[in-house]
Amino acid sequence: MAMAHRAMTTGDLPAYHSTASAPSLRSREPVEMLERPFTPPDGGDGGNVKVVVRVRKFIRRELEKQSPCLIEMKPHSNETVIHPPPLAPDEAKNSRSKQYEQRSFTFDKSFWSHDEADAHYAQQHDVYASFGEEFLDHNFDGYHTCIFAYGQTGSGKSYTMMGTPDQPGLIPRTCRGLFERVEAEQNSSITYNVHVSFFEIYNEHVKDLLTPRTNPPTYLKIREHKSDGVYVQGLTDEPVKCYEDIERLMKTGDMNRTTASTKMNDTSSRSHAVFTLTLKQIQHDIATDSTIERLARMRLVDLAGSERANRTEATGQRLREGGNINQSLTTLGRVIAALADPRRQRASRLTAPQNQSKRRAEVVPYRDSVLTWLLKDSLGGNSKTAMVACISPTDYDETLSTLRYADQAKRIRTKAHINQDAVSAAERDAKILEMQETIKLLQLSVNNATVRKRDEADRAKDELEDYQRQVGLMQRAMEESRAVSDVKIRALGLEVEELRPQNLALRVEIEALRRHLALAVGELKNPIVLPKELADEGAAEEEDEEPYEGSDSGVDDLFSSVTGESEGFEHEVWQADVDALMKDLGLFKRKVADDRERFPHPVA
Ligand SMILES: Nc1ncnc2c1ncn2[C@@H]1O[C@H](COP(=O)(O)OP(=O)(O)OP(=O)(O)O)[C@@H](O)[C@H]1O
Repeated sequence: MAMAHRAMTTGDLPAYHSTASAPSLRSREPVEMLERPFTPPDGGDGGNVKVVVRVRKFIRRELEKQSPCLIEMKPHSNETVIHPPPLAPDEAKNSRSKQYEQRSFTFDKSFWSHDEADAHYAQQHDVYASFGEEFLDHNFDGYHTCIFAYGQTGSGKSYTMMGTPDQPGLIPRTCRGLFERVEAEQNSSITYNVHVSFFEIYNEHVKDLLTPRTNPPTYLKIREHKSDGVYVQGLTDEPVKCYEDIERLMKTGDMNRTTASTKMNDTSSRSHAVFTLTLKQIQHDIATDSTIERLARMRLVDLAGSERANRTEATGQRLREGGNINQSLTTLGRVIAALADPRRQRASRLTAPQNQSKRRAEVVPYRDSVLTWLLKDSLGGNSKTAMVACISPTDYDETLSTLRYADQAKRIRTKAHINQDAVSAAERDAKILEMQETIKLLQLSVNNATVRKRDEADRAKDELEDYQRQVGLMQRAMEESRAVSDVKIRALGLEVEELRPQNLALRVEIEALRRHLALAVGELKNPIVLPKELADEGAAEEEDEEPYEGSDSGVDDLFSSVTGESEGFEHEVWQADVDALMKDLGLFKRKVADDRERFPHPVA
């Protein structure tokens, strides 16, 4: 699967790798951030696979046959009980006929979606509210997650995962929830990049569900990169900006999904569908011009029906498909069994080289099927994972088999990590430069390859694909860089908005000072001349008063200059005062003009 990856070794910059799956994506150190701070990464969250079970209502076939409901769920203890089916009269008489027994299992949650009239009936939103929301929280915290639906054909997997237009399932609800959160954070310093991919595994082949079908079909290769992990080469990874974008892609993917009719379910899906959302959060810190990046991948998987091929009465091509589908499911079963094995879990706790030989004996057969190889990380690695076991209310054997499968999956422990990196602006630029260099080299090599001999054609093709992938990665890195610049612009805009009221207050103050100054200058230029009698009165009063020792001769001079009484009218002093005031006024004017330029008034 194509995802944003990084491998950087630039001069004296610290060398580190960032991949969607490698624990090295964890931040080198926790960084204090603005606004809503990202919590510092932990040392890895070892948790068990969450397992929930959901029983659906009767479908037409079961109603027609008047099949009884064999399932009972105890809402308070989350217990699911399967009862033996009533025996037909001839079976009851035959002592050698198959014996059924009542079995009870406890899961993280048991969803009773059988009888709408029941008080404990679980609607689509109850399923999402119970753990879909929690998984979205994990994604925003930087964890990869995976939810997969397992069960026989017609048990309600697609209904639970995709749902219907009226009753949307986990996938549309998760997508909507994601964008609701992103939109609520629009003005923050965080940039969100969301990408969607949708592929199916059909007959052990991978097909892109977001590209038009071709004849013959185009199958994509699976490759493993030492730092990027397992990915589907050339898979469309479409950027999306809103829920409606995803809705469009879901429709395209659903239309392209391979469906074929079997006896058990007319619209039975014979393929495993993997819907992946990649959420990248980039938080920019203006003060240090650095970013913290978090990457979370959400895998939402609708598996093909788990029933045995003979039950479907499939023949020929269908049987072969069934075998291949079962190859993936059988391998999934073996992988789950290996991961859930307590001996393996003990071995993984031992230290090397003590555990090497034991480990070798406990190899998990991920590579034995396309499904398990691609879901390797989701099943036993860096992911928080949930399994929804969908069951029919009537089919004892298949339902018991699903419940056993689910019971085993409960014991799997994964090691989820927060996928977070701190990147400075210089590192970001260096990364883009390094990518440009790699692309140049690859371009050269691809050009040379075209003139090489035919036997090298395969290598040339690989190089070309590598080149295309690198170009894609660089385009994404540049998009992210642009997004960070947008955040910077947004933050500066916010700062300008914050300063605007201060600017306004300052201008009012300057205006008041300017008026005050104009009055003072006007007074000095046109002094008030008192009539002679009044001036004499004033002089007499002054004589009667006690002499004031500290009297300021400057003030006296100014008074006498204003009244025009003094004979020694000192023109120079007056002129100097006016000059100083005019200079101040000039300074104020310049400051006002400068502030206007820096904080332009908003255009109405
Ligand atoms: N919880 C539910 N409430 C109401 N109807 C349901 C529920 N679960 C399943 N159904 C109905 O049961 C039928 C079979 O369900 P669905 O197609 O989801 O099964 P499936 O397991 O995905 O089958 P397949 O393996 O063929 O993909 C559908 O008509 C669906 O609408």
